[in-house]
Amino acid sequence: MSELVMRAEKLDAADELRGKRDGFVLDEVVYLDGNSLGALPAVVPGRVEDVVRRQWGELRIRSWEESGWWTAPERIGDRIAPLVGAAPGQIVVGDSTSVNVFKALVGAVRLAGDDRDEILVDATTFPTDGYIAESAARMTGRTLRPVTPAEVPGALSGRTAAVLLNHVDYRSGRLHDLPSLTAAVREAGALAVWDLCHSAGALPVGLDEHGVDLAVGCTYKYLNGGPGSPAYLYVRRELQDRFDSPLPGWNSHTEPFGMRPAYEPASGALRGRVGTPDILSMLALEAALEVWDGVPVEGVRAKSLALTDFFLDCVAEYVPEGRVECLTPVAHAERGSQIALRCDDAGEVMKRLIERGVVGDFRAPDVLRFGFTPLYVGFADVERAARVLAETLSLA
Ligand SMILES: Cc1ncc(COP(=O)(O)O)c(C=O)c1O
Ligand SMILES: Nc1c(O)cccc1C(=O)C[C@H](N)C(=O)O
Repeated sequence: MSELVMRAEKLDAADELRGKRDGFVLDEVVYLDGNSLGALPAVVPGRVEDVVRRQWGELRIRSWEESGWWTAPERIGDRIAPLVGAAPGQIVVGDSTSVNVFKALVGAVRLAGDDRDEILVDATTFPTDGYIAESAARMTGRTLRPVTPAEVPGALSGRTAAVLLNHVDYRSGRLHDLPSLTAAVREAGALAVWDLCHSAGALPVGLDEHGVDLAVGCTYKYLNGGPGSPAYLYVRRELQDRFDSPLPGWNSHTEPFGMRPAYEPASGALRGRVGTPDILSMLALEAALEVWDGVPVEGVRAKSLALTDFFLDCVAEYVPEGRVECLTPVAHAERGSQIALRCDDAGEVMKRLIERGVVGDFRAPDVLRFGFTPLYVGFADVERAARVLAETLSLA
């Protein structure tokens, strides 16, 4: 038995999260794509069946009250809150990440005031954030300035209204310094808006602790909510009374069933709601979040780093030098829960890896991405993935 196989056995035996894998529907495939679509938690199908057959099929309209449908966005927001370091009452679930980026960014610009005419956006961002920032800037009459996260402190000025940043870069897996960037943005009198898609559920975020103003994130990656599950919006408590949503739907009216022509916003986090919540997806997400019962995010982070460290060791041992280039920082403080490897024929390599039961993904033009979800990925999986990668590369 090779030294790495023995190490994997030892690490798996000592892994306190090991039993969590049984809470998911998985097969013999090594699933390293939970940073795109999390695996299915075993409780979800039964819950969805109940929501459809009993809550919808039998209770019908009564379920808005009796099954807690109406209050689901804020209730599930409070379930996500501890995972991102937020006290209750600051997160609502609903709509897509893209829509919430729009609400958060336009809301931030409005909070910043009329004398601030510039929006900074992460130049390396996942495209949707960039597109929406461009539209938000056009609609609010601000100038959009794309800068890398490292350039943000130097780019801030009295003109800056808001800064839209990613906690973890979707392509490289680089973890940005949320505490110090948020502090710099706030010091400049601007508002910090963070996209947590690639960090929530993988590492501690500390929204309240670090004074983040607004944040958004999806729930289908490390939170395992399912394809297209609703996203969330965090608005820091002290800003909520002044938060002026650009999408003021009837669900965030102070008296939704008053059916009044004039909009009067509700107080609190539910000011971020818009229209009728997507109940089926939302309640699937609520069930999926049960896998987090009793799981501290700090423990998840420790395992995530151990998994990615071990993967890097296995790649260094198995893959011929120079065949791949690691784009993910080695320093723990700069690493999310994925490893991105650059290689020339990445698209073809990923296709072959998937055929051989190791599922990661390919991001154009030349990146192999491997996401490590600590709740269901083990160290033996990691060793196998690196070994199959090396074999695939030597055949390519
Ligand atoms: C950083 C980031 N933001 C946003 C999105 C997507 O937004 P949406 O959920 O609206 O598709 C993704 C991935 O899909 C992402 O990686
Ligand atoms: N949201 C996705 C989808 O609807 C289809 C396929 C992939 C996705 C993703 O989540 C992509 C992902 N944000 C990424 O980091 O590339």
